[in-house]
Amino acid sequence: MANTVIELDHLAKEFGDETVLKDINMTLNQGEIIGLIGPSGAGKSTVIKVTLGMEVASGGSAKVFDTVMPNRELLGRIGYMAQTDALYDALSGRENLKFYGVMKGIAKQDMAKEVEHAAKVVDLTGDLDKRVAGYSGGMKRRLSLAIALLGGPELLILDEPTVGIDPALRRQIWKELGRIRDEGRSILITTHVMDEAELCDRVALLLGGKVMAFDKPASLETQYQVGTVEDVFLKAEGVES
Ligand SMILES: Nc1ncnc2c1ncn2[C@@H]1O[C@H](COP(=O)(O)OP(=O)(O)OP(=O)(O)O)[C@@H](O)[C@H]1O
Repeated sequence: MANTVIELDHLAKEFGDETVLKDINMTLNQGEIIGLIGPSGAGKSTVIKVTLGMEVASGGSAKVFDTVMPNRELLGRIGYMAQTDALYDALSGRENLKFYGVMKGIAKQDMAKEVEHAAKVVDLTGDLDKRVAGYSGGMKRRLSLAIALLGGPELLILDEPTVGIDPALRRQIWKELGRIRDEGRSILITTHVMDEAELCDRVALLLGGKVMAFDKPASLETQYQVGTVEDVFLKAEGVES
């Protein structure tokens, strides 16, 4: 039996009178990439925030590494990339990476290698010494992703990591995500790009506060009798394609 890295059990979340998550049941196993898809406002970021303990669940539970969240110590084992970049504009890309590297407890002697590797994956090597204030939106996303990758965390939680990133680099990033998965590390990723959903081991479709479908892309396509995850998404939403 595979090791369970994330276990969401009857998870619910309300904001005031708005029920965003009604009943979320989902698991992420070790060495697996799970894609979380759903229309804008479906609650994908909320699932991530409750999983990380940044928001308190209204019902049910979120366990990471068999521990009920929130749990501060576990955060060191998780690389998180939020939807909004949390970068220091006045510092260079390299200084941002080093700052977060220190926060993650990366040893001094490993820092340069870690920074170099993470920057290479997102193609920022040549821009590392420029101030982040001068970065484009896409470059900031890439730097945020590099920060999440630092230190080789066992679990990566990435909220729309490839927004504003061109197709060639997106392919390179997915190659790296595949390599990370093949090393036995685990990834939870949200995306609006359906081509990326096809690259996940399993896809969870979030709709109406529930996980409407959760399976391998090919199995979902068979169940919904369509040819792509995009068509699964449209059919589940009740849109005629
Ligand atoms: N802190 C908050 N306070 C009040 N409402 C919130 C809060 N965070 C999220 N919401 C609401 O929860 C709903 C789901 O938001 P969420 O950001 O999780 O959706 P999403 O699926 O990630 O959307 P997108 O694809 O557009 O990023 C939205 O209606 C949003 O307004």
